Amino acid sequence: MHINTKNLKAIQDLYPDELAHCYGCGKSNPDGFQLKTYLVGDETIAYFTPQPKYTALPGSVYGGLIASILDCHGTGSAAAFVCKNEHISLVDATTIPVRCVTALLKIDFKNPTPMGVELELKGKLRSIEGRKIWVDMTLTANGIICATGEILAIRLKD
Ligand SMILES: CCCCCCCCCC(=O)SCCNC(=O)CCNC(=O)[C@H](O)C(C)(C)COP(=O)(O)OP(=O)(O)OC[C@H]1O[C@@H](n2cnc3c(N)ncnc32)[C@H](O)[C@@H]1OP(=O)(O)O
Repeated sequence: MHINTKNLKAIQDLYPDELAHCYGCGKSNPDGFQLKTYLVGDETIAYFTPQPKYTALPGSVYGGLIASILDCHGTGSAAAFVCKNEHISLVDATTIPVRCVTALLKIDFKNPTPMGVELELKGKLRSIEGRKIWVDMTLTANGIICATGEILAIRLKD
């Protein structure tokens, strides 16, 4: 079920302007993917429909693209979960006070990811250990899990 994100704030849209150029998720990068991650209850969600130029085998999506969007969904999710954990409200926020970068990213490609359909990315917090945030992710197409991911994001020091 596609969650209506119309009235939700994307985590990446809360990154300060000077940090909003990431190729995967920066709102200020017109050539990038501009992935948007939303915190919904205890999990995060993002939707993305790849363009045909990101084809691997005919009809399926290139694995690097899958890794790329899970990378950005993972760091966005990590920042969201830290805020939730520290009771930092994002409802009226204009910027997010937490910056997380990827230290480690693992992707398991379980099934070919079909081209031409909307992909659903989900994230769940596994643990927060000091500056280390572990997030488990799934990427689903047509109700089938095509990839799972795990990320270790590191919260940058102020
Ligand atoms: C507003 C923010 C906007 C963010 C933009 C979106 C990001 C999109 C996603 C990305 O593509 S980010 C780009 C790719 N990632 C990088 O370029 C990160 C490169 N690596 C680094 O800059 C540093 O290695 C890093 C900041 C991740 C960590 O350096 P630190 O000096 O801050 O921490 P340190 O090395 O002390 O590690 C902290 C803890 O993490 C652990 N750690 C670090 N890297 C690890 C690793 N690879 N595997 C396992 N553990 C790791 C490390 O052992 C340690 O554990 P303990 O606290 O238990 O001792």
